Amino acid sequence: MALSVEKWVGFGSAMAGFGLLWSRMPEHVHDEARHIISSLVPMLMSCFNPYEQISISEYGEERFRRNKMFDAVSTYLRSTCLDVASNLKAELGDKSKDDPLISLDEDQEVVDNFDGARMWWRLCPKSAKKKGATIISLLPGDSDDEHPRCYRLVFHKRHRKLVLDSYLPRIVRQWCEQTATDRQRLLFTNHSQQGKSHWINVPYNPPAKFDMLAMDHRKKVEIMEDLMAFREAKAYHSKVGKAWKRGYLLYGPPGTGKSTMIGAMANFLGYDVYDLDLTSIKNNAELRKLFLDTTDKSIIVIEDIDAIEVELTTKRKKGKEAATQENNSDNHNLVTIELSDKNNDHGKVTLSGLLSFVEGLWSACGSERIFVFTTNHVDRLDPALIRRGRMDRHIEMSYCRFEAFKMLAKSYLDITEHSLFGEIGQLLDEINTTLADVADSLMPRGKRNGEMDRLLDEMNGAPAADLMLRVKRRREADDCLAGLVETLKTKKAAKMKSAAPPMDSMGEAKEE
Ligand SMILES: Nc1ncnc2c1ncn2[C@@H]1O[C@H](COP(=O)(O)OP(=O)(O)OP(=O)(O)O)[C@@H](O)[C@H]1O
Repeated sequence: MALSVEKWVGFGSAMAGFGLLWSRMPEHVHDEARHIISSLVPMLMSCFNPYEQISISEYGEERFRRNKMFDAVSTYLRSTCLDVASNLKAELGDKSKDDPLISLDEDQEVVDNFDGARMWWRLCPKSAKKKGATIISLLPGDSDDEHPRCYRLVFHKRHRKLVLDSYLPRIVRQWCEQTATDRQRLLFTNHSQQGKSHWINVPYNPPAKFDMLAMDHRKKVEIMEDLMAFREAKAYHSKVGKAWKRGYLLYGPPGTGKSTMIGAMANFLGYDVYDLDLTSIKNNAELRKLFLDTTDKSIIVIEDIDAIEVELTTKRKKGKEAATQENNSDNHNLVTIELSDKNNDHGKVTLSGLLSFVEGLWSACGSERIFVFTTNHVDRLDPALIRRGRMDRHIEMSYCRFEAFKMLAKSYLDITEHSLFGEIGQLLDEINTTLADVADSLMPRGKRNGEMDRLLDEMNGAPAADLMLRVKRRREADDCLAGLVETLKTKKAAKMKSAAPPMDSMGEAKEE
């Protein structure tokens, strides 16, 4: 079948040459006949050649620029057609620790079936463009005397619409999804240099995942569903005319997992994270520039939002005082302050400057962005900041209770039950302890395990080593949990002491 396709393509080309010949016939041939024949040739050609072909070159029109469609096809064929190919080649990927990258070798033809249509693919090697002096090239794709490699797709012409409307777009879509998953995520932070702010980035691989996040299970599932719905909601946002963005407010005491949650969100969505440090930004204009420099599919984090709140509150207070002196109405005063904030590009960053990106005119620049604001003091925030529409979800990160503790015990110590669990559960109900503190207590410190470690090394995988390892883990769990109980009891005693009424010199409780 492969040969016959090639023959058809060759035959079509011969017919095209023939047509060209006829069109250049000498003048003495009757004009009318020439006209009829030359119009017949293309018709005949298309009757005889029922196949069409598309070439996808490795480099685009612009020299040096790689054609991403070529990469998309390579990825697609690698995932669908390798099993049926006999000529393959292996390379080492960019990350040399990866397995070898297997792909089709040049001139290997493969057949793909799509929606009942057969597609013939072949990777055509570089081919000479013209003969003459050899041009030495140092850059890939930089050669005037060669056509770059290309994929050639041959299909029956009745499938043309299917190929253009469904088959090729699907290949591109799959490639985009794949590259989004494989891509190294980045953590950006703003940096000020010679009075100008810009983003700098580092590779970002947060260890946190939702399944290891210790929090109420129902709440966790709700957040994951919300994120998933957001990611899929492009069409919805354009239908209702809303900017494709979402605001989250994470609040709770220090060490309750707000940063951990942001890492889990980034992992879950595969987004980059922009950690915005407001203290190093001079004014709203600079803030605007930084926002415009963020990319789509990103999480923009503004930590400790209460700090900027304090600034605004002070401004408002001053404004109110001035207004009282001038006997102005409160409402009028507030409007004036809002406006002056909005227009204040020369002074400091203002809350209204910030909000214009979350909700105002500028929020429409860019899409698929999640804003995460965090605070340890939700009660200090201006209700205007956290009203719905600005912050779509408010998530409370609370102290560690028994359910969250069990999750931590599972991930840190790999245990689901222990004789101390009951006591720990009771103590956690009575005392507010952060997850960070509990997590810290559950880190094995290997107090009693020195000798066991040595023995395990010596056993070097012998059958009894397995048993020894389990004993070692059990001991670690015992130590950690006993340590946690001790810490919680100390905290409880301190709490009771501070709550008890002061004593007089006789040890009796003093009357207030
Ligand atoms: N929900 C959680 N699940 C698992 N581990 C947690 C959780 N919360 C906190 N931890 C542990 O506590 C450490 C500190 O938590 P994290 O930095 O996320 O708290 P935070 O609320 O952001 O604190 P801060 O307000 O001080 O920035 C984490 O590195 C992690 O080990």
